[in-house]
Amino acid sequence: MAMLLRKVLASMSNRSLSNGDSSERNRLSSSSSSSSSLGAFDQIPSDILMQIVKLLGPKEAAMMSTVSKYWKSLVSDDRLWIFFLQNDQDLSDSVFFAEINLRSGYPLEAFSQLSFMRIYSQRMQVPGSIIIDGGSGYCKFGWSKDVCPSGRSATFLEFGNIESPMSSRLRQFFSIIYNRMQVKAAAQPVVVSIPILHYDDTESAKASRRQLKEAIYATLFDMNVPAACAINQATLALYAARRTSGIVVNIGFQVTSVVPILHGKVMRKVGVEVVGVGALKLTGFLRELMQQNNINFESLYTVRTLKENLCYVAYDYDAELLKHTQASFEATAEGWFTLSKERFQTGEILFQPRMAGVRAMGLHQAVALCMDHCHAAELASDDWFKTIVLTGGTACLPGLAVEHLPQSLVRDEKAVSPKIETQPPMVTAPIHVLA
Ligand SMILES: Nc1ncnc2c1ncn2[C@@H]1O[C@H](COP(=O)(O)OP(=O)(O)OP(=O)(O)O)[C@@H](O)[C@H]1O
Repeated sequence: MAMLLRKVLASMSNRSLSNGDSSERNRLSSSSSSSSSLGAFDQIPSDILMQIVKLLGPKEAAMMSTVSKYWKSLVSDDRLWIFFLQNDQDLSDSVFFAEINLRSGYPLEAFSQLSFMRIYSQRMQVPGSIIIDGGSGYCKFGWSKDVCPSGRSATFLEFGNIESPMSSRLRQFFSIIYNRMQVKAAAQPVVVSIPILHYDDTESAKASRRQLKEAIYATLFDMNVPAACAINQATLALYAARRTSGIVVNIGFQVTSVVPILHGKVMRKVGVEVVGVGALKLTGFLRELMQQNNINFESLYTVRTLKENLCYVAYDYDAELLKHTQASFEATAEGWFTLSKERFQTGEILFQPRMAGVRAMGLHQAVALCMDHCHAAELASDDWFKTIVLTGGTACLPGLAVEHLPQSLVRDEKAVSPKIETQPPMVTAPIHVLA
């Protein structure tokens, strides 16, 4: 094997040396194309040659493609570059998902003619993107290659003077993020997620969505970003879960939205269900419970911290009430807090909003209703709406995805249990969608 490798490398360098000599190059190219010859390597089966090229690596394989037509066709094999992508990059499955499912843009089509050799070279040129999740409560930003956001800021809806034009508020917002990330706008592609506002299918709602998107693009391109993609949070969360169809349950800051998406497009005609319970309601409800139990705290931030560290969703609420569920957490500068029933009562308002004085259906009912609407709409023959993606910071509550929703959603014995995925508060998969 070592000898073969040496021969390949020697062959490579000979060819490289002769690169400047056009007559030699022509001779090689015409002889190889006419005879399909690999010279000294003719006797080696192509699968063995492929193994050798795999050992040599992507750089050498790319160089080999310049040697002759035969070598070019050999090293252009998609399987070789899939191998390199899988071995060279951390999250290659995301890469494939982006290239295969998203590259052509909406409407999503089957994989087009782009070779994996080209995909590989493009990946090398653009190793990552900036992701800005413009949530309605918090904005999270970071790098597509990282598993969590690198920072937070106020959301762009709150930026700048409310009386100043949207474009200058957006510019201020993006400039602050680029500053904090210590990166030049012109250096990186950017993906911006837009809060799921204006759910309706009316002309004015469509116009508002379009205007916001256009303002984001205009601002970013004015700042010389090389490529930008502005996309709604729900669709981006679905893509991050490596799906293009399904129901996204976004437990947002103020409200929870249940969004049916087919082939990357929000099915507004089917209907987006909105439940008036969001993260802020949970924090407020925990604060009330703590006050009722004479547990003192300094700020809502402390309550939020306790929610994030002690709360969970009970599989069976009534059974949980009979259990010993006491647990403690030390909040910075405030000391130890002990909670018991509050730990699962807080999350329970997602399923029983009336506990918090909200007249709305439970999350499980909203999802079941959305599934019914999808079923009735008969948009596609498959079970596209049985994939549920949970997203938003609150979706991290332990017990929510694993135990509670699937049970609540099984509608009859024949119904296939939906597949539930969760997404962390910020989309973390490296989806490199270039405009
Ligand atoms: N591990 C956790 N457990 C419970 N709650 C959490 C956890 N992590 C974050 N949260 C909560 O998520 C909330 C913020 O959610 P998120 O960042 O998804 O909102 P947003 O993106 O601004 O909302 P929207 O989707 O409406 O735009 C906060 O109230 C925070 O306490």
